[in-house]
Amino acid sequence: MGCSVGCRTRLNFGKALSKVSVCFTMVVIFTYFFYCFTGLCDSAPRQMFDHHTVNRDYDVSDRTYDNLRPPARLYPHYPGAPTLWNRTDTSTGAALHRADEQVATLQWVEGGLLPQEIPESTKENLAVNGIPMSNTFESKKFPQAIIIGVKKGGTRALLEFLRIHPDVRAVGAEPHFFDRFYEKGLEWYRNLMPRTLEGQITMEKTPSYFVTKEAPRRLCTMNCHTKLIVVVRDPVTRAVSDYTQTLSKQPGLPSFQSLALKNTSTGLVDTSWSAVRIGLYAKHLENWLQHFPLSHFLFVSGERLVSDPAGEMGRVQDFLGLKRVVSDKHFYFNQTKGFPCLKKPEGSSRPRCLGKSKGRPHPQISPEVLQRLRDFYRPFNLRFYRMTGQDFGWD
Ligand SMILES: Nc1ncnc2c1ncn2[C@@H]1O[C@H](COP(=O)(O)OS(=O)(=O)O)[C@@H](OP(=O)(O)O)[C@H]1O
Repeated sequence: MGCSVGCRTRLNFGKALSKVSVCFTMVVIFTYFFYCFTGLCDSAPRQMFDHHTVNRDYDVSDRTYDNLRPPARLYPHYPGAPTLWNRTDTSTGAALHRADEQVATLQWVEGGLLPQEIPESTKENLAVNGIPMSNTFESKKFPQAIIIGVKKGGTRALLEFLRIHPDVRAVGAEPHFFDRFYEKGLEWYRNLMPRTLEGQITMEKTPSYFVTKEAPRRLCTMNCHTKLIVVVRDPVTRAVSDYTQTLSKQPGLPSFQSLALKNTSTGLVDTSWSAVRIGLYAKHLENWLQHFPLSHFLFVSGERLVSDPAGEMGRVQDFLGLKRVVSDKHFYFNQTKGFPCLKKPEGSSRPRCLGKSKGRPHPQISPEVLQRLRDFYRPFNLRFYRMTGQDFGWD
């Protein structure tokens, strides 16, 4: 009653103020949710070792990497195969699985699409129930298992075979973090990783880690419990394979013989040549064993990965604590390629053999030079067999 003009003005002003503050609060809340739903919250700084954070970048194959081979997501359909999807959120898992397949279709061919070239429409399809993937239960974690070597051992084949497994997610390109880009920091490294659901294993492969002096100490600094996989191959064929790769990039390269031997008459092997040095597996392993116990390693035979991929994959899955999902039903021997390839999963027309740079024909090397190298490697091989408790049968 008797409220004066001044009093009414104050009342109106008070009401307007409360409306403004309600509006302001709404705007703040709306902005927050908008940011989160578009994944922008992820750019907020977070703890280095937080294994449960999310990031909006999809699978990374940065152009700065040496190996620009894009990741191939090869998920065949396993009728009724129990996977982690069942253990978490089935609908989310299935949708992510489908999204991965779409990206796979785009990324499979060597030198094909890079992540930044994925069409927007496909990126949108990565959303689950209308919510972008970054808002699901996925997060980027440090790898729990790494294929650390060896160069030309068959590391790409192993990684691609492992990626069939629904509980494995791997970065496609080689990150080279523990040898070349260590100064970029652990957070940079973690950001390269694909998102994983709880229980999925994050993996990467960089074969040069095995021969990098500082790699074991650095890797242990990240996580001393990391599982380490080394694909080893007869060091003589490995050296020829290494040479073949360099030759393909530098056609004027001197002959294998002139690089492998210091002097043709003495037949002394040139250990300063990296193609030779990488094959001294026992020496490199010694360095790793100063930081990791032998039980953390799995040595995969590069030869058996070709002759019996399913058998070797069984060992790998056991070592990683995975259900044996990848089996002989996933492989066939491609006569033209001369290597095992992956069977075409339903609904995909993509070939499943590795690219042209894998399984290249080797140049002819004189049998005397090969024998000289065989003799040279023998004691190192024997020492390696003793250290690992495995005879790889290279002699
Ligand atoms: N399934 C299948 N398909 C094609 N190639 C296969 C396969 N399994 C193993 N390999 C062998 O892998 C060798 C290349 O090894 P990497 O992948 O470790 O090479 S790299 O270090 O990443 O460059 C490659 O060496 P080269 O034969 O000398 O090209 C192959 O022998």
